[in-house]
Amino acid sequence: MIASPLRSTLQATGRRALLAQPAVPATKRGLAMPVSSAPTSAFAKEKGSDGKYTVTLIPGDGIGPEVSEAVKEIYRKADVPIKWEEVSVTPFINAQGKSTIPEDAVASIKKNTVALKGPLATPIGKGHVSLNLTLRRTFSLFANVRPCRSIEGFKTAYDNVDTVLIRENTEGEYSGIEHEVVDGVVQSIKLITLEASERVARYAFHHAQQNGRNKVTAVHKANIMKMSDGMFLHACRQVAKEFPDIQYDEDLLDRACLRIVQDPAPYADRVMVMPNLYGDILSDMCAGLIGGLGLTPSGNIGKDASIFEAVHGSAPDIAGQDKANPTALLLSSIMMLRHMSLFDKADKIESAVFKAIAQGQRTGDLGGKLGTRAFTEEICKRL
Ligand SMILES: NC(=O)C1=CN([C@@H]2O[C@H](COP(=O)(O)OP(=O)(O)OC[C@H]3O[C@@H](n4cnc5c(N)ncnc54)[C@H](O)[C@@H]3O)[C@@H](O)[C@H]2O)C=CC1
Ligand SMILES: O=C(O)CCC(=O)C(=O)O
Ligand SMILES: [Mg+2]
Repeated sequence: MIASPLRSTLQATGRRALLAQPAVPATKRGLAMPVSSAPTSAFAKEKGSDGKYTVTLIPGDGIGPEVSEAVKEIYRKADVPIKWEEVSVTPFINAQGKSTIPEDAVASIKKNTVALKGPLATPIGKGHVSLNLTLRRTFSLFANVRPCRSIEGFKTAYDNVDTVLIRENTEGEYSGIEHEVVDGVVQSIKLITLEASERVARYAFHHAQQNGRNKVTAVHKANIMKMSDGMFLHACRQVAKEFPDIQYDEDLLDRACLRIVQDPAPYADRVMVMPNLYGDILSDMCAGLIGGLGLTPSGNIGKDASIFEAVHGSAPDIAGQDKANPTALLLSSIMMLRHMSLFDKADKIESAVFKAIAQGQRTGDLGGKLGTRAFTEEICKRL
């Protein structure tokens, strides 16, 4: 039962007519599965007079420029019809004294509606707010899709990981509302709205439907956060009624972590949907099961724009040393290609990168000897 102050709001909203969603054909391909799942707008841009689509590229910080360069080289070799529009999101202080992202970066993403982004570093404690979160909020990228699948030919403790996690991407613990109540007492507000919860839940059900997964599991801590996670669950339960062909269940976050590391196999049939922080943590955990952050892609999906990026950060410990694994950003770009319906190019590049890894061509994070550039060449040879 939802706590009483919220009950009337929920009852009122529960009666609201649910938006009809367009039907999108089912497709299931590779690790970096398609993400053009209703209720987002499909990619609708035309090619330019040069026969190419323009895509915004944010190279990012730390290893970002190295892995972005790898993607650009592979795209050149694979003759992908994309022209990159490179922008920087280095923050500046606006007239209101707030640090913000430059106008031309915002305008470029707005115009192109699709972007590939390298990692952006966020100072710890003090300093500017996360530019990653700023971009997600600026473009209302409400669903962060994070698939994670065992890589054929690369042995880890598990060979059957196939999880898809969808993280609410605009609010929750990452609302950024913090203040000092009195000296020595600070408060950080976890904001959950019914609207954002319904929106991400509906996206998760559509995603399951379109990708041959027959279940949606809501991951939560509503035993502790009875009102906030309670509302998230309420939204998921309401949306579940719109999808009678998809099973729905719920799991506590801590129990889900335990179960996934004990045996990931049962999670291959479903999509997990959850509030922001849980998705952040669980996606790094899942990456650990398949060989690390060098391998896991993601897509930040909105109605009017989508930004694709790796799950990993700027990796300052290896930045500028030709050690980064470009696979995660490359797979994110493959999610992007599928979002743009460039399926043949996506399949070709995906097959080349998996072939290279299976044939023992690996960067240091996977126990190999290759640097970023040499590994990129191995992928290019297999295109
Ligand atoms: N979406 C984004 O842009 C994200 C940004 N960050 C930011 O990145 C910065 C660094 O964060 P960390 O906690 O150190 O996490 P991280 O993901 O950058 O690195 C964690 C560990 O994984 C390794 N690693 C990550 N990506 C790799 C790759 N492609 N190839 C080989 N090894 C790789 C790193 O070397 C490091 O040992 C922070 O400022 C953080 O806020 C963190 C996560 C996501
Ligand atoms: O914005 C950041 O610096 C960290 C974000 C993050 O960890 C993520 O999106 O997975
Ligand atoms: Mg993270």
